[in-house]
Amino acid sequence: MKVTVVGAGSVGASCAEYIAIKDFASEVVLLDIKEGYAEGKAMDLMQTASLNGFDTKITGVTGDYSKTADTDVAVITSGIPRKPGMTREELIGINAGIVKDVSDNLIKHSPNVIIIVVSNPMDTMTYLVHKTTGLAKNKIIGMGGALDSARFKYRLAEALEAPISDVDGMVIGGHSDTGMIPLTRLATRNSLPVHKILSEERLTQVSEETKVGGATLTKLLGTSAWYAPGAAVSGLVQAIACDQKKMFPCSALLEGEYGMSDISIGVPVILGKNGIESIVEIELTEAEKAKMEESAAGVRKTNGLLEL
Ligand SMILES: NC(=O)c1ccc[n+]([C@@H]2O[C@H](COP(=O)([O-])OP(=O)(O)OC[C@H]3O[C@@H](n4cnc5c(N)ncnc54)[C@H](O)[C@@H]3O)[C@@H](O)[C@H]2O)c1
Ligand SMILES: O=C(O)C[C@H](O)C(=O)O
Repeated sequence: MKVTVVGAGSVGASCAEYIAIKDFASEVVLLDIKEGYAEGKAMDLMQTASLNGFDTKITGVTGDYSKTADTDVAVITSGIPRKPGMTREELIGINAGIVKDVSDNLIKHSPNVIIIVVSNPMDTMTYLVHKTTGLAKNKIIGMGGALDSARFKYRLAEALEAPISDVDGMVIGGHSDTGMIPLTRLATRNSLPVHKILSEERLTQVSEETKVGGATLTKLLGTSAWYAPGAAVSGLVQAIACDQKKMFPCSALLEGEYGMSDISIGVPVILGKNGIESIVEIELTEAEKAKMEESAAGVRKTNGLLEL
C-alpha cells in the first residue's frame, strides 16, 4: 500500500506520522512545493521509526510527482490554513487553484488513485475534484465529519463526566462553523441515549462547542489544528488500506441520497478498498432534514464561487 500526502505542513506531517505509527502502509510519500521541506519532515519522521516501532518507509520530495507514481491513496492537505477570525470559506481563492493543480498531477501518475481531500473549504474542494477530474465518485472522499465527530465525542464526554470510550456520536453536514449537524438525538453513552442523561440546554452547548471546534483551536493556536485532523485522516486511510468497511461521516458526492444531488457534503459512508463502498442513509427527523438543507445551501453558496 502506497500512500502519498501532498502538503508536508502541520496536517500533512501529522497524518504521515499517524499512518506510520499504525504501521499498515508499506510506503508514505510526502510532497510539498517548499524546497527541502518534505524531505526534512520525512527524515525527521523516519528517525522516530526505531523509537515508535514502525516499518513504514517515509520519503519526502519537492514537487516531483513522478515519485508518487502508483499511489493507492493520496491525501491533499496542500494550501493555506485560516487565521483567527477567518472562516474556512475565505480560503477558497488560494486553495481552489492548488487543489485543482495537485489532483491533476496526482491522477497523471496514479490513474487509479483514491483521493482524500482535506484542504479547506473542504466540501467545496471535494466538489471541485469531482468536477475537474474524471475520477469515479467512490474515489473522491472529503475528510471533515470524522474530525467533527471526534470533537463531538470529546465535548459529550466532558459534559457527561465520562471517559470518551463510553461515548458514541456522529456529525453530518458541511464542515463549516455553521453547517455542522451534531446528531444529539442519536448520540449514546454505552447504548443509553445522551438526551436522556443531559439537559437540553447542556446538549445545545455541546453542539455549539462542537460546531466551532476548529475556530476555537485556531484562536488558541494562531493557525488551525493538526493532531486530531491528522489522526482522523489516518483513520480513513487505514479503513481503505485494510478494507475495513468502517463507517465514517465523509464528504461524498450525492446523487439523490438525502434528497440532494450535485453536491459533496458530510454523510455517513462505508469505507473499504474501493474508497466509498456505499452511502448510509439515516432516517432524519423533519428538524434534522431542515438543518441538512440549510447546511447544503451554505456549501452550494461556496461552490458557486468556483470557476468551473
Ligand atoms: N478538512 C479538515 O478537517 C481540515 C483540518 C485541518 C486543516 N485543514 C486544512 O488543511 C490545509 C492545510 O493545513 P495546515 O495546517 O497543514 O497548513 P500548513 O501551512 O501547515 O501546510 C500546508 C502546506 O501545503 C504546502 N503547499 C502549498 N501549496 C502547495 C502545492 N501547490 N503543492 C504542494 N504543497 C503545497 C505548503 O508549502 C505547506 O507546507 C488548510 O487548508 C486547512 O484549512 C482541513
Ligand atoms: O478549523 C479549521 O480551519 C481547520 C479544520 O477545518 C478544523 O476543523 O480543524
